[in-house]
Amino acid sequence: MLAETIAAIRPADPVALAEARAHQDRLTKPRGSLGVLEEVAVRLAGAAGVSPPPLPQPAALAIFAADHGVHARGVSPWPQEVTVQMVANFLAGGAVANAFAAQTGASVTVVDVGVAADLPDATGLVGKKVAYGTADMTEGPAMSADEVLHALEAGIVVARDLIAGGARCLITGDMGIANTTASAALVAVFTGKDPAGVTGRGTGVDDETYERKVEVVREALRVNALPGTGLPGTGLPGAGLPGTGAPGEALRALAAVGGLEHAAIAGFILAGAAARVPVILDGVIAGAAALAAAALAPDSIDHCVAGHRSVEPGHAAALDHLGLRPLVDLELRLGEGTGGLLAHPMVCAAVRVMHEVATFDSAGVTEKPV
Ligand SMILES: O=C(O)c1ccc[n+]([C@@H]2O[C@H](COP(=O)([O-])O)[C@@H](O)[C@H]2O)c1
Ligand SMILES: Cc1cc2nc[nH]c2cc1C
Repeated sequence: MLAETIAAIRPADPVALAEARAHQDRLTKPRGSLGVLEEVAVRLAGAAGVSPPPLPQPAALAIFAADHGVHARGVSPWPQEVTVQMVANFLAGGAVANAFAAQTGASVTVVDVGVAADLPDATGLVGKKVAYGTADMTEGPAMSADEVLHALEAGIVVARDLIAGGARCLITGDMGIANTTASAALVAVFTGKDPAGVTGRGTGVDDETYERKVEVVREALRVNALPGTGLPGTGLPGAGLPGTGAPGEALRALAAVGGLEHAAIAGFILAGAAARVPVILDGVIAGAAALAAAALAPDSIDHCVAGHRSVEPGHAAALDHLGLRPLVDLELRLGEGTGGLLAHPMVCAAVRVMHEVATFDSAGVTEKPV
């Protein structure tokens, strides 16, 4: 399923990109006056392969929940049970993600891809549990080859189902206590940056815990023989995993220091891209997952929009590496998809301009003399 999804991904269509740019310049506004929003609309045209692109609505948020063995190393101030408790909160409609989703009219799908507890029978939960959390990445790979593939496929299936149900925009969401540590490790591996520059305070750790967190990330890279010199191109063998060269290395890195939700989000991104449905990325967890998706299928990023920039330093590093510009920068550090949800109305507005704004010709407005 992963290979088939990757094979279906096409890069941005150059004709649609050119048509969208030309169309922007005919609309009744000074050229370039919508700034980054013009780029967003053009990007979506390239991704869809048609100009103007379809309106990116209805939107569907998927929150992938999972736990992390590295939590045992004291990298988060919160107990692991908060993951399962927040899953219940999402299902009850009580989280910030639910409020923001209601604001932009997005559906909310909650997916258990690896929570370290059995969830009470709750209506609406999508059960795709691959494992009861990952193993501690400072003792060896966080996931087996099978686990990482199953988690990727879980994300693919969720995206396909949402699209089959009518979604025309996907928004990534995550929940997993300690997942900013795994995110930092992934960002370090894929960007080649030093762990100290890409590790943040997550839910809010004190100085002492922060120092430990950086050391834990270093240890995980060392134990898993991931030198952090950037991927693809580290020359690491993708032992036991399908694919040779860069994709095999990416899968090995994802299995070694990623989380089940990172893998699922990577699959979700790939499946959105394969179906030419735009994906709005949330914070550092999505950024880390997008680095893995990019290593597996570089063209998948043409179908992504960076919803926001989180406070986590690894997020900016990931976005820089991917060449993505975040739309919202409000010092958020919540996750759940909240930053992606806030950006959704902006992405819709950018595309709506292409459909509804009059041209200089049609409105009889005089163009600026050349
Ligand atoms: O999205 C972000 O950039 C982000 C930044 C900091 C924290 N989080 C959320 O907080 C949790 C992880 O934080 P921590 O400190 O336990 O690693 C997890 O549930 C994430 O959704 C998310
Ligand atoms: C309360 C709480 C809510 C969250 N939502 C996403 N990550 C979270 C972490 C905590 C601790």
